[in-house]
Amino acid sequence: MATRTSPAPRGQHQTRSKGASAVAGSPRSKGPAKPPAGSSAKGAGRAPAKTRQGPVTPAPRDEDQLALPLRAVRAVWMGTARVVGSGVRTFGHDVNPDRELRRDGSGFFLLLLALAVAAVEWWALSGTAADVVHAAAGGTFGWMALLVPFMLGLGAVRLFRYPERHRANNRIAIGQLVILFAGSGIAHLVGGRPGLSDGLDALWRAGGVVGFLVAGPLSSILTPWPVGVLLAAAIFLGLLIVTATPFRHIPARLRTLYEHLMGQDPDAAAARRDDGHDQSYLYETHGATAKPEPKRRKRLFGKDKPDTSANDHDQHDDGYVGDEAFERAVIEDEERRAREAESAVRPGVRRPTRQELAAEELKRSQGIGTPDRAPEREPEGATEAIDIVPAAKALIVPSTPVQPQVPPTPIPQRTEQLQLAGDVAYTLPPSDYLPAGTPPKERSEANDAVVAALTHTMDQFNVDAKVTGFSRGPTVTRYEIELAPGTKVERVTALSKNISYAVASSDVRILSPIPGKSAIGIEIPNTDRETVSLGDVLRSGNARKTDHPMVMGVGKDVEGGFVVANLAKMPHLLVAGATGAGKSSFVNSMITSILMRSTPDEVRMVMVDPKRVELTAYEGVPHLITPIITSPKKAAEALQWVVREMDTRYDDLANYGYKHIDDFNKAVRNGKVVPPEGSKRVVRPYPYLLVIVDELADLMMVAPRDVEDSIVRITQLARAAGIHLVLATQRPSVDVVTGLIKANVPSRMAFATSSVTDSRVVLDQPGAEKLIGQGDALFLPMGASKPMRVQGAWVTESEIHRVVEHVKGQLQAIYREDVAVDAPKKQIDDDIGDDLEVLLQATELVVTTQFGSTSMLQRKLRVGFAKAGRLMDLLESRGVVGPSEGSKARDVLVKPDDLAPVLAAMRGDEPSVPVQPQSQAPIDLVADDLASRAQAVDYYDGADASGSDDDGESTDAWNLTGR
Ligand SMILES: Nc1ncnc2c1ncn2[C@@H]1O[C@H](COP(=O)(O)OP(=O)(O)OP(=O)(O)O)[C@@H](O)[C@H]1O
Repeated sequence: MATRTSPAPRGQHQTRSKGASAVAGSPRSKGPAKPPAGSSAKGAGRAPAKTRQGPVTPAPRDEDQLALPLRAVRAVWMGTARVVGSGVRTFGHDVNPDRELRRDGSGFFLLLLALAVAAVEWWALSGTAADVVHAAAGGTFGWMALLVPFMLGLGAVRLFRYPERHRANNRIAIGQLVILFAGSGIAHLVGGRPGLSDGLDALWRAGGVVGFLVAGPLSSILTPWPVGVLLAAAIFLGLLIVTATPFRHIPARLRTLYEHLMGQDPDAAAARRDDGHDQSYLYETHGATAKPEPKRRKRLFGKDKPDTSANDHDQHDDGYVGDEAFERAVIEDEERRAREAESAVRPGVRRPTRQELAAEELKRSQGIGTPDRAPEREPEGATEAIDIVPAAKALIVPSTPVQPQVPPTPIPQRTEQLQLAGDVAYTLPPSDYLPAGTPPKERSEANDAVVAALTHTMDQFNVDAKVTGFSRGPTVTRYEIELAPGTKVERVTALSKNISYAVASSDVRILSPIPGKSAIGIEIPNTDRETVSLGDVLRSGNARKTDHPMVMGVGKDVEGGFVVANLAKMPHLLVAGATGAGKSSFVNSMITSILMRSTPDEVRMVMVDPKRVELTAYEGVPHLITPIITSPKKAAEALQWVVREMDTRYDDLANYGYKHIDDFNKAVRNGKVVPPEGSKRVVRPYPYLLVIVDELADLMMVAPRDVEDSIVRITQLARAAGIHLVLATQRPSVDVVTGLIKANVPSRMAFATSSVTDSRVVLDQPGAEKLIGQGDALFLPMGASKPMRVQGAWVTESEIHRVVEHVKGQLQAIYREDVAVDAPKKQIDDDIGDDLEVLLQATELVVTTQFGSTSMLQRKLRVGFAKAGRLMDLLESRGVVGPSEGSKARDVLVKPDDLAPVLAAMRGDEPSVPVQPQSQAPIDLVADDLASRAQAVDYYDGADASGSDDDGESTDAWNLTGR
């Protein structure tokens, strides 16, 4: 059978800085000795057997310095105590506490004391020594001294059997003292209330000195009866403390006791109770790891739902039912899931059934105490299962204290006097539309179990390293491992599979080192994940620091810190991850953040949603400049419109001499931007333009070249123009996220990917394939060298619905019609069909040679007679050659200098009929260009300007109408 080695010694020195002195002198039965004084602090804390830094001289132990007789006495005492202790441990259920934790010496002392008091008080032993004992016990407690041997005996048994259960032992001791004191008080009342002047004998026959002190003052204020009742109540309280029985569980306890006394099968009885009654009392005293079950409340249609506040905000009074965070396809019994989650971190340790717990509880109530379950036979192998060791629990502390949840103080309401809408007062949605989430946990039992598992795994493989702390985030906890001098980092990283095995999770991620720390980080998913509410993120200090309209709530990092990001600084973002990983939820959080923080004249949006369902909730918000685009073809055109819009903005920046749209807007507000003399244009600040594409792959399938061209152009230049792109895709392959797109989209948000290749495409490094989905992400903002792990903020559909209703209730969206239709279309004439390429070659051939012969086309282009004849007809219809003149070659009507526009016309780049003489094209183009740019600029002009503007039509299109 594999022996369980305790990680306690390691745990004891894991936080030397905090508790070294408390454990430094503790006797250790294993290992040779401590390293010599003067060895490094780190080395001093290692388990000596594992240290490979040359021989160490054993340091003298405290007991070694005692005189020989004392050492002999001590040895005899401890030897006897161990023998007695072993005997006591074999009674009932065999228990085997760790040797380092045993307190046999103290237990033996209590046992001898109990025997001495019993000998005097029960068996009336006489003699000088007996008189001393009687004076001490009887004098103190009166005839309640008869109980003292019981109590001391119980204390001794617990010290022998369960020395590590400090809390339970202390509780029982306190309960016993309450009983003893109150009992002495009653004995004092019953014994005639003697005073000190009545002598010790009288006190002995009543409640002793303690009884006198407890009941004396009370009975001088009250009559004896009420005092008696009070003291009886105190005794009852003491009993509850000893048996760890909360008031509400008294009936159940009494029933259990009754069933036991009646000889009923406790397991069957427990099973009966299991059918319908609250079982939480079973967990109450079952070690520190067990928790009472969450209370359940009955819901309509007989469904139970855990009463957690996390779910409360999913359903609002508005009756709009939203979806839930961490939804699972598998509907499981909540309780079973919780049990499994707990046992998941203790592989190999079977969780007790309810019946076993009930039986154990019963035995505990008998005063035997809780027997440790006999350890399951564990497989002899490299990685064993282990139990949580209290020492490890107590000493490893979270290295980053959890950020206190921001109290839901509302963000001061911002009211805007919209310039675009005349005198409409626009208010941002109140912050309580996004309710607070569940309070974050700093540590949980699951964390302690993982610490013990990590410690044990490193022990097993003789890796001289220790867990020095951990930071608990909402999804994962990062455990920090420090190495002893001379230990290679690779020794820990090579253990990744064993660590996965020990903590029963395949999603273990190792960071070596943790950025900014000389420590290795091991990120292990929490079995008890927490949802990060967008409301909490937007109310956090980081979000309040700035009122920039493009700031969005990203989520929480591994240390539990809120992460907010400014989309304008990114300046473009690629969001990628496998299906169901949380991209759409992230995009929803992003859009909701913008709606919560910015007015339509600060931020405008173009939303592309080829999946048709993800963004429909936002249809009609006044921040949109075009209806949500669902057709990939139109989306490609919209991107081209964005390019034109960008050019327009650049023209304004260039004309007025500003480098960034923010500077330009500031100047406009300060009245420093004056339109040229004679222009009726009213210059307005440009809003930021946020273009969100929810599935890039769909666009890339329809028009890869055009989409890539537009994206590259926008991403290269749009930063200064206040235009920002967010591209989401579930197919982060190189044909969707091309090298060119990647090079120009500097910020990345990678949700769980299905392969390491995908992770490399998104982040240029592995890591995303280890994420655990449902909002778990690696965020790599522009300029960062290492990605930051975050749990994305979560916003429910119901919350989105409220925010959108608020926004739409104030302003109507007025869409621009040219966004998705105005792009120049390449029109290839029907009669050319698939022959465009060969027709272009034929034109080039005929015009450059100035020889319009069908047989030449046959020869040079290697086509048949019929095809060459068709090509010649096409050339004639486009005015390149004249009509047929029998067997003679045709006249060529286009000079070689005019070839380019003719080819362009055939390609559909220019209007084909009539063919513009090359020299006139630029003039017309310039005129068109200016007209279209003026339109785009005036789009932002106010309603008041519409009547007087040259381009009244376009101004109206941009107008926002208040409701
Ligand atoms: N930040 C989050 N917090 C909690 N749960 C989340 C979070 N993000 C996603 N989830 C859970 O994961 C589910 C799937 O998320 P989501 O729809 O955003 O994935 P997706 O990557 O957009 O998938 P697809 O590409 O198929 O649309 C959600 O319904 C929700 O239950």
